Amino acid sequence: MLKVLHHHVREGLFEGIKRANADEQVRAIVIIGEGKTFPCGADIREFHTHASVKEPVLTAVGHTIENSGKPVISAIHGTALGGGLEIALCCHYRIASENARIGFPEVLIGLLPGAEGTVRLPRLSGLAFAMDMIAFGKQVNAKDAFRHGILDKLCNGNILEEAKQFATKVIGQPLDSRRLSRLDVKDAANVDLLFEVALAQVKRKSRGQIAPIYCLKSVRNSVRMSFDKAVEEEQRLIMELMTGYQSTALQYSFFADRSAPKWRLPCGASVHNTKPSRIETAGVIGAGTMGSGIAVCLIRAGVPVILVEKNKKMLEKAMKTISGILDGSVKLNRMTSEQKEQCLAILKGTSTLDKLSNVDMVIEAVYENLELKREIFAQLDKVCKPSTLLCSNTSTLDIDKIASATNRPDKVAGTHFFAPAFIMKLMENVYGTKTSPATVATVMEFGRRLGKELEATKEEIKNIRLHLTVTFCTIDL
Ligand SMILES: CC(C)(COP(=O)(O)OP(=O)(O)OC[C@H]1O[C@@H](n2cnc3c(N)ncnc32)[C@H](O)[C@@H]1OP(=O)(O)O)[C@@H](O)C(=O)NCCC(=O)NCCSC(=O)C[C@@H](O)CCCCCCCCCCCCC(=O)O
Repeated sequence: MLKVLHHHVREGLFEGIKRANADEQVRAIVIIGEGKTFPCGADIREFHTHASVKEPVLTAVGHTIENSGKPVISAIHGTALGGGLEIALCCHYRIASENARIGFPEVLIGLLPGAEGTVRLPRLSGLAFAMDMIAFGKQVNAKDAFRHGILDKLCNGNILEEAKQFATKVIGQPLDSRRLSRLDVKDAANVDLLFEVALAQVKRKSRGQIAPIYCLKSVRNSVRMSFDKAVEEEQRLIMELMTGYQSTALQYSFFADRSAPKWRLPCGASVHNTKPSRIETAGVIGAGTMGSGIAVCLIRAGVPVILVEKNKKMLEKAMKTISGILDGSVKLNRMTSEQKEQCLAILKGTSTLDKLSNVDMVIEAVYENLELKREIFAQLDKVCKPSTLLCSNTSTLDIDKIASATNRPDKVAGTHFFAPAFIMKLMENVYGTKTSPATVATVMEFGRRLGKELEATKEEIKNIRLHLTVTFCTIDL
């Protein structure tokens, strides 16, 4: 685990600063991360637990640092992110290895830098840079950070040694001008203009997301309000975000993205010892909202699709809908007209299952009726080549019961997309008792190709289904 600011790390820092201040022998204090990095933020796993609010909270640690009567220098190597950077901003000086990076990624998990980061950074870097870093979650390298006044020195040798040398030079220097809470915000005169420009950008790039807007508001408050009032408002905003559904989803997604590539089944099969097959062509059964959306996901990823719908009128309508969805992507500059045509060229519609004889995978997306699905799977089993994977988009039905209608239960799995499938990145891969590891590996790999970020877990997933074992996940908000 990377260094995160768990409760015991906060406590250690808090006590350490107090001890150093009480010790007459100590004339300056250096904060440095042990091992590979400076802290990369608050512990996201700790949110919503008692530990996250247990004293000393991050702001209390920050105040102790800033109010220290002895100079405190943060010596940054690796990454100083989120709460880690907020701690650094409370220090009187910041030095960093040339290859270090700093940033406020909170917005990417639906939050804002809620330990006074939105109020301190603009006082150091200026508003424009702070808005850019905070509202877009941008990380910057040490050289850029130095150029924007966030760092006081770049180091290319041993960071601790350089920090100690730096400390000897600043001992005895007045500290008030180094306490960011006492300074004014730079380029404050342009606040309204900068806010409007950044807001327009945020609305375009992070459509529908609340956190980037709150980030901007909070940075704007750093100009419009006193330090203390802006901090109070920042607290209110982060709490609102913290208890909202967007941050819950994004934090779930953060961990899901990281655990998916490490999937492992109870039998010992895992991403490391199971080879996926390549899906070159696919069939989708059912041209309703789900089937059409799934077809869009596949053709956009360059996978030729045969869309099967026995109702010819519905099929015709679906083909038009799909073309319309792609037109929407062209309008939003997410694809060119040429790419749209390429997508449509690999989509074929048909009303009979026998056209699926040669595809590598079928995704069934008819309505939730076990008998109907079993009937379709029994037919597919006869029609499709032996290696074809037969997948169901079911959200509630038992994969084993569907698989038992075939003679290839090892090649049956659930691939549950969420509506609208071409927008939502959440995709669950449900395996039954007989699904083979190779099938799981192939479906996982396929999900990745579709741009679905993945999670692999053998835990039950609350709110989804108790027998879920492998989940591809992320929600595109
Ligand atoms: C740091 C990275 C760039 C490293 O990337 P790399 O690719 O090297 O490694 P991985 O990404 O694979 O990560 C390795 C490992 O570490 C885990 N991990 C990483 N970061 C965190 C983290 N911050 N917390 C927990 N775990 C983390 C990761 O999951 C991997 O674990 P695994 O088991 O899979 O090995 C990269 O990791 C990265 O970008 N990390 C994200 C950094 C980030 O987002 N930082 C910001 C965190 S949020 C923050 O700092 C908030 C602060 O601004 C303010 C806090 C105010 C306090 C608020 C109080 C809360 C009150 C809540 C009450 C709510 C009310 C209620 O009860 O409801």
